Amino acid sequence: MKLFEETLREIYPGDKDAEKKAWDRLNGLTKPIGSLGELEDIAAKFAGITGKVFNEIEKKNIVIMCGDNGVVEEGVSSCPQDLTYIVTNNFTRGITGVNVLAKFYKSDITVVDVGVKKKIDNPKVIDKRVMEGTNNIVKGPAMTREQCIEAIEAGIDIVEKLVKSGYSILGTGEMGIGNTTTSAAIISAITGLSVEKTVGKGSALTAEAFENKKKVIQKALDVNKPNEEDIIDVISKVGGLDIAGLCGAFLGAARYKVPIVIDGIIASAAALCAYKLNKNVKDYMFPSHLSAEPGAIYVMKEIGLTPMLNLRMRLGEGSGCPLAFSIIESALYTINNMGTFDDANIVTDYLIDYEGNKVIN
Ligand SMILES: O=C(O)c1ccc[n+]([C@@H]2O[C@H](COP(=O)([O-])O)[C@@H](O)[C@H]2O)c1
Ligand SMILES: Cc1cc2nc[nH]c2cc1C
Repeated sequence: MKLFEETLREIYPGDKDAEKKAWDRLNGLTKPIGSLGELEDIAAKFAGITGKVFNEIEKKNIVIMCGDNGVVEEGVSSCPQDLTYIVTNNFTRGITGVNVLAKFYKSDITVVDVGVKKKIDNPKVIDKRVMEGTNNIVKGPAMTREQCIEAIEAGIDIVEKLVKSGYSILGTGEMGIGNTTTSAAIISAITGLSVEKTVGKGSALTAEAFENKKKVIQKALDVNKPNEEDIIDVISKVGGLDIAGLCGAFLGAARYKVPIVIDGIIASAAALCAYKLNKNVKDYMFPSHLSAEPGAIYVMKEIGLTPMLNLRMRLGEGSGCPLAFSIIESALYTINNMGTFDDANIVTDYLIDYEGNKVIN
């Protein structure tokens, strides 16, 4: 509880002065104003996080929170529950989707057991087990408030250790059969949107099973009545340990001023929870791609973020993070290495931005 409360108190907005200096540099580079689009926004936002105009990424790490969800007994997933255990172990064998993308873009991964039902006996998986999978949310709360905070603190603790060992950007991923159900429940609970709008087919479902999934989520909301003003109430009643752990990772990244990338729908639901706990967290978040799950777009709107990519991806695991890292690194390399108008001997008294306003360099 102490770490959670202390972290919430120590999250500040990004450095607006450094961000402004980054925009001054971007506007002085040899190109039409704003012509590098989102790459410019990314470089400026990054400067706001570190407080420096010139940035390089030293080491990258994707934190993968793994946990089971009791609600799978309601038939909300086409996958068997023990896939959570199997895939969690497979992250340490280098054969999963996120492993291969992370290897290609030279990122490390951190695998965390925050509550996989069957105990994982693997030294490469960090043991932060809060419980043996959550309780079934149609029958009552997934976990207690204390268990929820324990999982959040696990996320904060892991981020603190990664920052201290020199990682300069983090990503978020997860593994947990049934977690597209808990994600939709959380998004509906917080935004007030109907389940019909936020629910998706997750790993894939038959038409019949999809109808059942909608009813299950609605029932979980009716039974638990989560209070949208109290995010710990929402996560502990209709969420999951993976979402709580990732929520902690977002809070930790903001506290330690490290950029953090949002992956798919589950990480998006966790990002929404962190944002509602402290709005400044937004200044440290970079959404990678727009998950194919329908709830994702509403989360992005609610936080006010624009994903870099739309590749119809819906794997989870943190698989979108390496792609985002490569775009962020491209943005930083550009602001660091392009020549200025002065370098290029170009007179700038005619420069206007896309809205038609004069820009003075
Ligand atoms: O992140 C996403 O956008 C995403 C969308 C669909 C499925 N997943 C992954 O698939 C699992 C959840 O699917 P389900 O159908 O069991 O809810 C879980 O392990 C996630 O990593 C992830
Ligand atoms: C193999 C497999 C890997 C996954 N990773 C995330 N969700 C998954 C679902 C399946 C089926």
